[in-house]
Amino acid sequence: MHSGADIKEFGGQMSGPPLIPMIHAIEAASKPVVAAIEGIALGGGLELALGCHYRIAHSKARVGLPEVTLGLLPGAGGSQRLPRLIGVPAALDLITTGRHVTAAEALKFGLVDQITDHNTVNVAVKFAQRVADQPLDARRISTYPCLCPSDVAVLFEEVMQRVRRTARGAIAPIACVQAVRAAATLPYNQGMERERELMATLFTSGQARALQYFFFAQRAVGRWSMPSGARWDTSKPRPVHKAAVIGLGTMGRGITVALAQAGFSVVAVETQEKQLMEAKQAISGMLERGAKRRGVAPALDKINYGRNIQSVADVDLVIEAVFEDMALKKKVFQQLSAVCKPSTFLCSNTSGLDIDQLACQTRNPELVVGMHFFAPAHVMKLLEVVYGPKSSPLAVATAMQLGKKIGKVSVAVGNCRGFVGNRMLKPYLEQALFLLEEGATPEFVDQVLEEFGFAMGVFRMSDLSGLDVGWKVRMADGLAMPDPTTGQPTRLRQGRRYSPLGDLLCEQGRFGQKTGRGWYQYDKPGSQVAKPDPWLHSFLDEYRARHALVAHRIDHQEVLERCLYSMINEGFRILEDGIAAGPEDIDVIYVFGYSWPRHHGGPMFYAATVGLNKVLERLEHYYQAHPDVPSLQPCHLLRKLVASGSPPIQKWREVIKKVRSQL
Ligand SMILES: CCC[C@H](O)CC(=O)SCCNC(=O)CCNC(=O)[C@H](O)C(C)(C)COP(=O)([O-])OP(=O)([O-])OC[C@H]1O[C@@H](n2cnc3c(N)ncnc32)[C@H](O)[C@@H]1OP(=O)([O-])[O-]
Repeated sequence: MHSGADIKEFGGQMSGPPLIPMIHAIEAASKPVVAAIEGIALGGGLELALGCHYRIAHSKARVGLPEVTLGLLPGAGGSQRLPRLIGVPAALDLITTGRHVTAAEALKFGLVDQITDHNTVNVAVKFAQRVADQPLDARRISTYPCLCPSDVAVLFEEVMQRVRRTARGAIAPIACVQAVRAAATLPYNQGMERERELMATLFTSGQARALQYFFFAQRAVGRWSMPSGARWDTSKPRPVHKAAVIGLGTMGRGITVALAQAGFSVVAVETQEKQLMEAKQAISGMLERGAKRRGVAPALDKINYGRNIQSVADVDLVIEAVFEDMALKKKVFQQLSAVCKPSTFLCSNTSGLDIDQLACQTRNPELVVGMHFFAPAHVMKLLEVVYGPKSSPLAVATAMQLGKKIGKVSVAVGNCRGFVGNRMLKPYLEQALFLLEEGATPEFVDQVLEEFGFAMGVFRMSDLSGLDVGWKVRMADGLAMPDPTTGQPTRLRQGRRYSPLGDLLCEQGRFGQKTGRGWYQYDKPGSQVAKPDPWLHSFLDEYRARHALVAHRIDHQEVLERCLYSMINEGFRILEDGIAAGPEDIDVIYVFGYSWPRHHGGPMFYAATVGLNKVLERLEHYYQAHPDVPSLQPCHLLRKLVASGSPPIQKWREVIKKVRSQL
């Protein structure tokens, strides 16, 4: 088993003998060297194997060159040998995606010479004895010509365009293509020199730092803790065999699919007959498509459908996914508490409502937690596990383990409005609206955010998820109402600036993609191609005129700083409040749930990269300009961190602890 270089060493001094001369020495050896690949050979591990004359892999082994996911390229000859061994197109695929491949796939590519179900080392030794007398000249990969389709230039041009589109500003995938192009067009020694130059640039880049931080952050969130002191290593989960999902709208369907695909028996309940029939059909379709992709049988028989909540009596865990309405959810929790066995965990998929209020409806509030999935729930990797003041460590541990079993990256967070993800989204969305009021267009704001690396800008994202969702919440909160004295939309709520722009669009029936109109226009309802809408531009002009707002030129920097720094400021408040245990939790939530570009590490890591003093100074500047926007007021923890000399992100927890102990 070889998982490549020690990623922790990348920031400092690398230990051990240099890899490249060692690989060259192995390749140049006059005796045959056979690599026996048990378990995994990734990164430098596979590069070492590529220096050998033969490769034997166990059938359960996995191999790959995942350096790109760490902001690097295979810098020990991998970018030069792999294309020579398996051809340029296959090598480009493996090196630019970093994906791990099974032994069977590796054999198909010609990456390994043989696979075995037996002891790999024994098989490799026998293999070596068999080939001991054979000449080695034809086994040294660095001497191979690079197999390439005839029109290399066209191939690389196409690949480069595709990679640039999907990289969203990440530099490593581009450098990977350049390194493979060197293999295809230059002699081996010159190709190695190019690999070295490209690696040198990547190695010291901020993106590599961010991606390597994120590698460990993803793993750190599994080691959760609660302010009570409960922790992952002292809290045992209870096994879950049978689960139930209540409410088969979009979220409930996705959750049912995720559970069934992971092998859980699921009772899926929907009280409306028509909805139930539609959901059954949709769920079966999703399962069939997923199974076809993975080449397995669809898990249709794992699900029992029903209209009656009584049918969940014997399940171990329920996930409620009814409409986002507190009164309705409370009723469901009362029913569940009466129907289920006393040990059943009762979870809610609410995206921001108070978990404690739901827990209070039940006999065993300690068994209630939030399980906040992200749409589409069978695809999106993120799960926020939300503990309320009464949730037991047992319930948190069980929900976290269930999340892991269904392939989610689960993050334990505290209970507050919007939890972590949606709470931080609020100031971000708010700033985007204020920017429109002050003169920006949705196209410009989105362009800046997409250039930063988000998959979608804030307005395209709102159009996709539906403007009516937030509108209903604001109506329930008494926000989306005109001034009762004038009947006009007001721009202040309880002394704070408020933008009614989203409400005004909803009043016009502009709910986004589904209605064919939102912040953009679409050819027809449901279409995904967003086009600038002249109606919206004149609507914004009229709105500004009505409210005596003078449009000014808003530049790239202002969009980025106001949207991102207000979100980051909320992140610091979340840390101060103890809602997230550390910055890694926030960053993992943002990368997996909100398409934050991974090569910027997550919002909190990004703040550290920009410099906390700069973030503080810019927030102070914007708050001075907009004193009626409290989300721009720098929070105490940010000030404290700056006053403590802006320690590296790994040290923030100590400062957070101090700040919290003083509260
Ligand atoms: C000149 C150089 C050229 C070369 O091209 C550069 C490279 O090789 S670049 C390298 C290319 N290689 C890669 O990118 C491989 C990255 N690694 C992986 O993909 C997965 O960890 C692996 C598949 C190996 C195991 O998955 P799994 O079974 O689900 O287990 P898990 O993931 O939970 O890990 C268990 C523990 O091991 C830790 N750890 C693991 N690997 C490394 C490492 N390389 N380093 C340090 N630590 C590492 C991990 O943090 C965790 O620690 P903790 O304290 O328990 O949280």
